[in-house]
Amino acid sequence: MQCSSNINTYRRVNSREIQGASLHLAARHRSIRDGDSGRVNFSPLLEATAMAIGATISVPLTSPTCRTLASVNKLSLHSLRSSLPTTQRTFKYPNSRLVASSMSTDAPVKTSSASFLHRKETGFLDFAKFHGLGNDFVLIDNRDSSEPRISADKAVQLCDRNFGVGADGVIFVLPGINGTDYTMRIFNSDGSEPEMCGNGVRCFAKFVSQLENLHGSHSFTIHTGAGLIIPEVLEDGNVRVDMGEPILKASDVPTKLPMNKENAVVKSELAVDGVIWHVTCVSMGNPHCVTFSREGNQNLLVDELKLADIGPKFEHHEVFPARTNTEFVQVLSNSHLKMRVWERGAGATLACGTGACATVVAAVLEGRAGRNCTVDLPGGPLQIEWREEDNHVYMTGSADVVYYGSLPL
Ligand SMILES: N[C@@H](CCC[C@H](N)C(=O)O)C(=O)O
Repeated sequence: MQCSSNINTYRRVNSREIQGASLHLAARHRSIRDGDSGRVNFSPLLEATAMAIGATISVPLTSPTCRTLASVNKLSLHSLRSSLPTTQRTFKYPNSRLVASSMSTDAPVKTSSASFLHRKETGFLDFAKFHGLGNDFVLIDNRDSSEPRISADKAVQLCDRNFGVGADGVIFVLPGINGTDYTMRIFNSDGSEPEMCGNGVRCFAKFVSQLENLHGSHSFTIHTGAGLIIPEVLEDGNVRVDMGEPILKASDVPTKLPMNKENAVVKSELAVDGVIWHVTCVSMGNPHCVTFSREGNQNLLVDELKLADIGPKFEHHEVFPARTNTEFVQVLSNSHLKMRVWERGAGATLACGTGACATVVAAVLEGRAGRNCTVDLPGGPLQIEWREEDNHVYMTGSADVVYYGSLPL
C-alpha cells in the first residue's frame, strides 16, 4: 500500500472560532417523534431556533421503507454502473430531486433523509453526522468536485464539541480516481489529514449507500491515502471492510525504534514518562503503536490508565516522526481483546477501526492471540480477522447515521 502524494502532512490549526449555527446546542435538546414518518423532528421551538441561527437538523429513527435494488446484491457499484442501461445510471451525479423521490415508495415524508441528503443550497453546507461505535464524523457529499468543500480550518471548527457540530473528524466523499468508485479524504479534529480511518470508511460506505439509494448487500472501491479499500455493506447493515495488508517495516510505519531482522518493531522497549512500555508498531496506512504490557506488568488493565496524561506523550514521542495513534490493550482470551485508544490528531476516542486492526496484527506477532478476534472498544465491539491466505486484515462492525444537518458556510 502506498500513501498518495495529495495527502497533506500534519499541521496544527488553532482557530476555534465557529461561524454560523450552534447545531450542537440544538441537537442536545430533547426531540419529539413524528409517528407517521418514523423520523424525529426537533420541537417547533428548537426548529425555529435552528432556523434562526441558520441551521436545520433532522434525525432518522428508522430507515425509510425503500425499493430494493436486487441487482446490486454482491455486485460492486463499479460493475453495477457499467451494467445498467444509461437511463438507470443517473445516480453517479444524481439529479438530486429525482433520486430523492425514488427513495421511498410507500411512506413519503415531508423531510425525508433522501431529500435532505440531496439538498444543494448555495451558501449552505449540508452534511450527515455518522458514528462507528461512537467514533463520530461529519460526512460531506463532495462527489461533484475533487477538492474538499471545506478547509482544514473549517473542519476544526465543525469538530469542536462546544462551538461546532462536534466530531472526531470530517470525511469527504469525492469522485474516484485510478478506476475506483470513490475517493475518501478525512480531516482529524485538529485539522491534520490522516491517510485512512477504519470507522470512517464504514460510515463512508453507509453514507454512499444512502446517497446512491443502494439496498441489500453491495460493495464498492475506495481510493484512500492508504491505497485501495473495499467496504461491503452486509444484509444486516454492518459493514465488512477489506483493509488491505498491514505494513510492518519500521521505516514505513514510520518509527525510529530499533527493528528486528525482519525490519519490524515487535515488543520493543519504549520509555515514556519514566516507564518502559513494550510496543509493536504497525501501519494500516496510518501509524499505530500497540502496547499490551509495561515493565513489571505483563497484562495491562486498560481501565486503570490515565489516557489523557500518557496518550499525548506517545503521540508526540520523537521515535514517531509522523506522530502516532496508540492502542493500550488487555488480553481477555486468545480471541478477545479489550482496547483503549489515543488517536493522533483526535485524542481519546470511543473506537478506532485501524487501531483495532493494528491491535490484532500486533497480538498475533507477539503470540498473545489468534488471527480472529473480537476487539472491545469503549464504544462497542469490532470483529477483526488477519487472514493468513491473503495477508489482508478484515474489519466488520456497525456504522450508523445520527442526524442530517445544514449550516451556513
Ligand atoms: N478513528 C480512525 C482513525 C482516524 C485517523 C487517525 N486519527 C490518524 O491520524 O491516523 C479509525 O477508526 O481508524
